[in-house]
Order: sequence, then structure tokens, then C-alpha cells
Amino acid sequence: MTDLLTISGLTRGFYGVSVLNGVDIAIPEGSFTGLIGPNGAGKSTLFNVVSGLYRPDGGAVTFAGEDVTALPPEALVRRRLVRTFQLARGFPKLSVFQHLMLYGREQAGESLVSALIGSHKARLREEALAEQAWAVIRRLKLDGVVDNPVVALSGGQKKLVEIGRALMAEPRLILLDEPMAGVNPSLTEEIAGHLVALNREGVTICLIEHDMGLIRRLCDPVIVMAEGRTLTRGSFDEVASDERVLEAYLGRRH
Ligand SMILES: Nc1ncnc2c1ncn2[C@@H]1O[C@H](COP(=O)(O)OP(=O)(O)OP(=O)(O)O)[C@@H](O)[C@H]1O
Repeated sequence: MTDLLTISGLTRGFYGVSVLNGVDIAIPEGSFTGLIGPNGAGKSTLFNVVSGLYRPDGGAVTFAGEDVTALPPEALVRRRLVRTFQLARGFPKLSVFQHLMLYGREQAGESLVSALIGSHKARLREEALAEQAWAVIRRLKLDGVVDNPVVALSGGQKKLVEIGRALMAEPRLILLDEPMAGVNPSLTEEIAGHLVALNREGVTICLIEHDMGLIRRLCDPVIVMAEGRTLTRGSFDEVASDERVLEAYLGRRH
């Protein structure tokens, strides 16, 4: 498998405190990669830097053979690299449908001016986008809440909308930050099923998750981070039997 995303020597600090200390990670194309590590290891910060939310202090990110270091989120979404957040972002008062429409590929810029003058092209684009939003809604079984404001949804439904938002970008790689956290067991299974199906269709997935049962079941390879660095990588059984991983979780120095 070739690597779709390569992160090398990535560093980032806040207020002089170093959080990422030279992270090296490669995510194989088509894989369902797990990213684990104790609280504060830097996993979410790594996603924030890779997805363009924070600028790195140093290091490089390559996506599909292109240097994408420090590109803004919109530029990465256009390249079909997207991420989800632990807490759903966006515009909570919009309905589920409006919310998804907002995140369609190349929605901004191109269509805004033409939408104002009501061109035929803009209408076709709008129709295509609505079609796509409906496909996402049906896929994630959000039909029953399509007109509800996102703010009124249950925690689990918000997680589904967050995944839907990512799907609107027709992603090649999705960085998922705890998409099942705080979700009831049956919805957790449902979300896991959606992710497995997407992965089978060729979408590369990188999942941050604290539930080791899910990581074991879904992910290969598993990458372990600790103290802002990559500690090890391998199959779940390999990393789970690594002394250094146990030590990192127990808080001892390695
Ligand atoms: N914007 C920020 N300003 C200051 N400190 C930050 C910022 N973002 C992250 N940090 C710090 O960076 C460290 C790593 O946090 P991060 O959320 O990346 O860890 P994590 O591995 O995702 O942890 P968890 O599993 O608990 O979500 C923490 O000490 C956190 O307080």
C-alpha cells in the first residue's frame, strides 16, 4: 500500500510549551488507521495542524504526493482531506439539510456570484448539491430529522451530521476525532458500520478513539502517540503487547 498522508518531524507548541515534538506518521492509502495514546498526547492537536486549523512550527505534511504543509482548511477540503470534530461544529440553527448543503464541494466562491445573478449554471449546481445532500442523508439514515435544527438533535445524531458534513466533501481521507464518544452502544455500532462501509468503498480513515475494543475491531495499523511523539505502530495486538505503550498509559517515563 502506498502512503496517502505522510507527516514528518511535525512540531507545534502553545505559549512556549511544546505539544507536538516531531511527529512522524504515515497513513497507507485505503487503510483504517487507529490513532491512540493517553490524554494530552497531542492527537487532536495533530489533527488540528494536519487539517490546517493550526499552523505547524516545523515539519511537513504530504497528501497524495503533494506538499500541503500549512495550507488552510478550505484548500485541504478541496483536495478531499477532511476532519471531524469531537463536538459538532458549524451553524447549529440551520437544519440538517441546510447544514449539509453548506459543506458541499466548491460551494463557496464559484457559486456565490453566479447564485446572485441566478444563472442556469448556479441552479444546476444547487440541484446537484441537494442530490448529494440527500444521498448523504439517506446513507446515514437522517431522513427523519432532515428539517430539524442541528442544535435540537441528540448527541448521537449530531455525531452523524458531523460525519455527513465530512462526506459532503467526497473525502479521500477522513480524520475522525472520537466520532463515537458519548454515544449509546447501538448508535456506536451504527456509526462503526458506516465507517467500515466507507473504508470498503476506498475512503482512507484515521480514527482517534479511546475505546480499545473498537480500535481492536476496526483498525489496522494502530499508531500510538505519547508526549507529542509517535511511540510505536503495528497491529493492535503488537502495540497492545508493547511495554512502552503500557508505560505511557500508566504515566511512567519511557
Ligand atoms: N489551543 C491550545 N492552547 C493551549 N494549549 C493547547 C491548545 N490545544 C491543545 N493544547 C494542549 O496540548 C496538549 C495536547 O492536547 P490534545 O488535545 O492534542 O491531546 P489529545 O491526545 O487529543 O488528548 P485527549 O485524548 O484527551 O483528547 C494538552 O496539554 C492541551 O492542553
